[in-house]
Amino acid sequence: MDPPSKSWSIHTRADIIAKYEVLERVGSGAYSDVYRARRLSDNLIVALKEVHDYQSAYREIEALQILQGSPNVVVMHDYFWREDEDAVLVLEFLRTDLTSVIREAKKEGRGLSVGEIKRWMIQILNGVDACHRNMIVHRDLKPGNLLISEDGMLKLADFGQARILMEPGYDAMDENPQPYEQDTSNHESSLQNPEVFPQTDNLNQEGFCNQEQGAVSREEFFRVLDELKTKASIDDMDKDTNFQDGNTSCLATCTTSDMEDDLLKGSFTYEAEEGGDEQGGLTSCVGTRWYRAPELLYGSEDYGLEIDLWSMGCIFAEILTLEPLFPGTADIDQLSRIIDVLGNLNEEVWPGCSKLCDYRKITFSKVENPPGLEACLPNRSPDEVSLVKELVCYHPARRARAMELLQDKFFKEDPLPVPISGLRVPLTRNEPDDDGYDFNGVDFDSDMEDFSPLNITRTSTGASSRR
Ligand SMILES: Nc1ncnc2c1ncn2[C@@H]1O[C@H](COP(=O)(O)OP(=O)(O)OP(=O)(O)O)[C@@H](O)[C@H]1O
Repeated sequence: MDPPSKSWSIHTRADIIAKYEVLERVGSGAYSDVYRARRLSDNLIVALKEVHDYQSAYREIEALQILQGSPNVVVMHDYFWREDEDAVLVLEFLRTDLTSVIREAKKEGRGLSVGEIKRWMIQILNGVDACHRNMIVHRDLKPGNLLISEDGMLKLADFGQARILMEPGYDAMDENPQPYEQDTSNHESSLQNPEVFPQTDNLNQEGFCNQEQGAVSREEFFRVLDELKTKASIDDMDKDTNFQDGNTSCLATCTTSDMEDDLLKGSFTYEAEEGGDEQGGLTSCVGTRWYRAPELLYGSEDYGLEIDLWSMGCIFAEILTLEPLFPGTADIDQLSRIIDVLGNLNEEVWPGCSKLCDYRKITFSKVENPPGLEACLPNRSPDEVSLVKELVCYHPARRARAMELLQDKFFKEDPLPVPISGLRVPLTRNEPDDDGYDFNGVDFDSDMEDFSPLNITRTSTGASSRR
């Protein structure tokens, strides 16, 4: 962590400094800098997340407003957002994350007990269930975005890529409402979907409103956001990035790095921006490669909540083995690893898959007798393997929903989940440099000049391609 510095951009924000003492910078992501800070009024330690990208800020605030009250989603105490400045979200401060839990267990060579594993899984399922009940697709689930408090509460965080999916006629509240869901009955109308919006009265939304007037209405919130959105320049949306590893979020703006890394280069769909309106098409360039569902890897722009279920399955496998399930080094390698284990993706296993944008552009050699997920989960019980299988399967509609898995007998049988207080929580968050993962296991010929359809064959040292 950096020592306190007065040169951080957050120090130029008089409105923030008047209310918070910035203590240290604790992280930075593709779009943000995050600081630990003390709220002057009551000494509460918070995280100030300064988001440098308009759309990411919009999405995160929108999703977190809806999800406030869910115990397994990070709390947003407040936010600041003026037209000419980056948004700053005031979040509960969470000391560590699931990546650190996994790495520490691995480093100490002790693994996680089944009771611990079940408790971590239940908390993840609860968080994802809260999102999906509200038709929010997170789109970047990975261990590093599952933050953990010092007392073991796991919270979904980083909603910068989240989208609210609107399905006409879907009533998210109809199905087993949970106690934490907000009462929306007092709201007569909403700009988008009356069922899914929470009360916002308990949030003090600074920046859009005159402070003396109190919180803005939800309608006003979205009106001003829409105005800001219209003003956002193309330049802002087209920032170049240079991420190379599969553990890093793919950005909505990831036009460069993934394509350079990739055998097929231009044959995948990488959009700099997706339709602003909520009914618009979705970009396939979301999430973090290792956790990215096959439909995204094949360029789908018409996916659903199920992409989160795939990611969750990968995370569950990682909790069980302490190793990433499919640590692809590029998108083709990612697909290739999946196919090696699950077998070829074809109409038999997922009717309709051949309509995926890039399906016909990439042909993998036939994988005879794929070993299945059992091979990736050695020494794990049949129940544990079948739990992962319920999520990591090709056909999105066959992936079990979070609310279904919460009822799975696995969580009710011995050994029972440990109480949250029984979880071992690392004292700190591992820095990215501590990463013990091997990114060099797959060697690619990246010398592809044109993008005609490819036939990929996996070999013991990587992959070979043939036109
Ligand atoms: N509420 C929080 N409490 C403590 N630390 C946090 C909190 N939120 C974020 N962080 C830290 O800041 C880092 C960046 O935050 P976050 O992942 O939300 O930003 P991002 O720009 O959306 O990142 P990414 O590149 O992963 O999409 C995180 O890895 C984490 O270390």
